[in-house]
Amino acid sequence: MSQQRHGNTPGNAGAVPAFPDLPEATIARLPEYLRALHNLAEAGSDTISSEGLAAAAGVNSAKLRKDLSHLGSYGTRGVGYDVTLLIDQIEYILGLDQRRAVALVGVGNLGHALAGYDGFASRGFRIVALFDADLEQVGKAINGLTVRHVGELRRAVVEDGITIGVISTPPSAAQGVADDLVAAGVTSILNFAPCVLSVPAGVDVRKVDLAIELQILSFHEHRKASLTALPGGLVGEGGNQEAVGS
Ligand SMILES: NC(=O)c1ccc[n+]([C@@H]2O[C@H](COP(=O)([O-])OP(=O)(O)OC[C@H]3O[C@@H](n4cnc5c(N)ncnc54)[C@H](O)[C@@H]3O)[C@@H](O)[C@H]2O)c1
Repeated sequence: MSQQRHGNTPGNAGAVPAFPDLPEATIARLPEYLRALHNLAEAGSDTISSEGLAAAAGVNSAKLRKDLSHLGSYGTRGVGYDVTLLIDQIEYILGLDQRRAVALVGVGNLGHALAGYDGFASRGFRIVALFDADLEQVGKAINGLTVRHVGELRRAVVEDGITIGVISTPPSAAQGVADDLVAAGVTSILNFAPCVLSVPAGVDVRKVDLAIELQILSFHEHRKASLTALPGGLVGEGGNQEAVGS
């Protein structure tokens, strides 16, 4: 996943004296730690060592300790990190305690699958509104929501308190949809359409493109094939694990 940054990140969030200025790479890893911590909590673990959490999150433990030190979380020597406390801290920093309202625009193949996925709620988000331009789609019910015409977008953003917009329209329509979302007051956009969006300062855009991830894996396949062809081959090479979005 890639990100377009426009303008400043939000300032002081209130409960901490100064909102920590986190490196982007740390922000990208926090959701991995959170997912691992939730799994540990469900399995009944109260505490976890940095090595244990690093292994569960698929990162190196020195990197994890550095990341968590940005949150003021150092763990206790010989005991590790308090799982519940760390979940609360990471959820607070990511703003997930606010259960943000999300609008999804473009309810075709991809949008339909996203709208039908139940897993977002447990990760801190509510998809509260679905929009499409096609009258064939308007009125359909998906996961308890009725698809509305995109012409209602601006009013719904205000009425439903929507802060994040997901675009799953064809690329030709994505810029217009982004403009409408921004005009309505949305300041964060997740774009699945394979195009670059132009947005004003203060609006954050993240782009998801599985084809790019596959192209990167294709590069690694290509590289491995060329190394195997050399004398000595791939001996000693470690695996390479990156989450989509890192
Ligand atoms: N990021 C990824 O990994 C990934 C994977 C698959 C598809 N995609 C992209 O996601 C997008 C959707 O793909 P799909 O297969 O679901 O396409 P689709 O044609 O099935 O769905 C697109 C939907 O957008 C609607 N739409 C068109 N213009 C609109 C507008 N102005 N406002 C609101 N809705 C509008 C259409 O009516 C349709 O329902 C495409 O841009 C595609 O390239 C991305």
